[in-house]
Amino acid sequence: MALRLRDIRVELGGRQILAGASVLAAAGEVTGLVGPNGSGKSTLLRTVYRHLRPASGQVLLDEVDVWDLRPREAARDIASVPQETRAEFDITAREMVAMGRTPHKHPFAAATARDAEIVREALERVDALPLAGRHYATLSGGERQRVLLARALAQQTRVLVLDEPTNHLDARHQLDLMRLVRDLGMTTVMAVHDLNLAATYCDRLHVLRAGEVVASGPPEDVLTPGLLRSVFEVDADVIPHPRTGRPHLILSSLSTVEGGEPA
Ligand SMILES: Nc1ncnc2c1ncn2[C@@H]1O[C@H](COP(=O)(O)OP(=O)(O)OP(=O)(O)O)[C@@H](O)[C@H]1O
Repeated sequence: MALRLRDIRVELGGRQILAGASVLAAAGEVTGLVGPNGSGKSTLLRTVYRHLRPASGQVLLDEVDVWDLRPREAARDIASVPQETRAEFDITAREMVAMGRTPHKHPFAAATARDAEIVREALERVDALPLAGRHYATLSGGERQRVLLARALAQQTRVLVLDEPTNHLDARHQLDLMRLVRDLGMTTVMAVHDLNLAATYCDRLHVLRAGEVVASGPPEDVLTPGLLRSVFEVDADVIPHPRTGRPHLILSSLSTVEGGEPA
């Protein structure tokens, strides 16, 4: 199931935030959105998981606009892990993950043994089974992030939307999450700040700057020193990663004097 964002425009607070952004997330691939702070990555993702209706443009799942679906239908196709992990309810991690089953059940229907098994498996996949009985509100930022990913997995959709899924995670869990997402084989679109994680785990990248997509393609084609300088305002040495062969970036501030120490 491919996800195609076509010419998405969004205005917020009287300001144009997205100026006609188009992105293709191919079926079964991991598509990364990268770009500086405020470039519109989260806003674009919010139009996909139906938190924000675009002023114009389409969010197409195999040519069906997600904004034409009923909420339940959309939730059977698209699962999301938003950036905001505020705990509003006094529920356990297991109950939070079980919410992922809602679109598959009749309203007020009790959870089945199969639901419980799906929830358990989802918690296990993100290394959060020991947290199952804990109150969600008492979890650390990284623990919450993993539980929210488990909720998305329990939803059993074909499309996964992740907004900076690694930002609270320690080094091991960052790598575990990216590998898990890659190995799921789902159509995935994610905002990601860490360009080395993006380069290693994403099949394709779209670079946003000031609400526009300014480059798209495989990481090795997109993450060039010239683009990193013009969009991210950093100097970059791009070398093949000694283990994976994927591009690996060594970043320096633009003020670095050649051959000298960073200023
Ligand atoms: N409700 C709102 N009203 C006005 N402006 C908004 C609103 N929500 C977001 N913005 C603005 O839209 C722009 C894009 O925000 P967005 O969160 O999409 O960027 P981002 O690329 O995800 O940034 P970051 O990397 O910092 O997470 C920012 O300038 C932000 O201040």
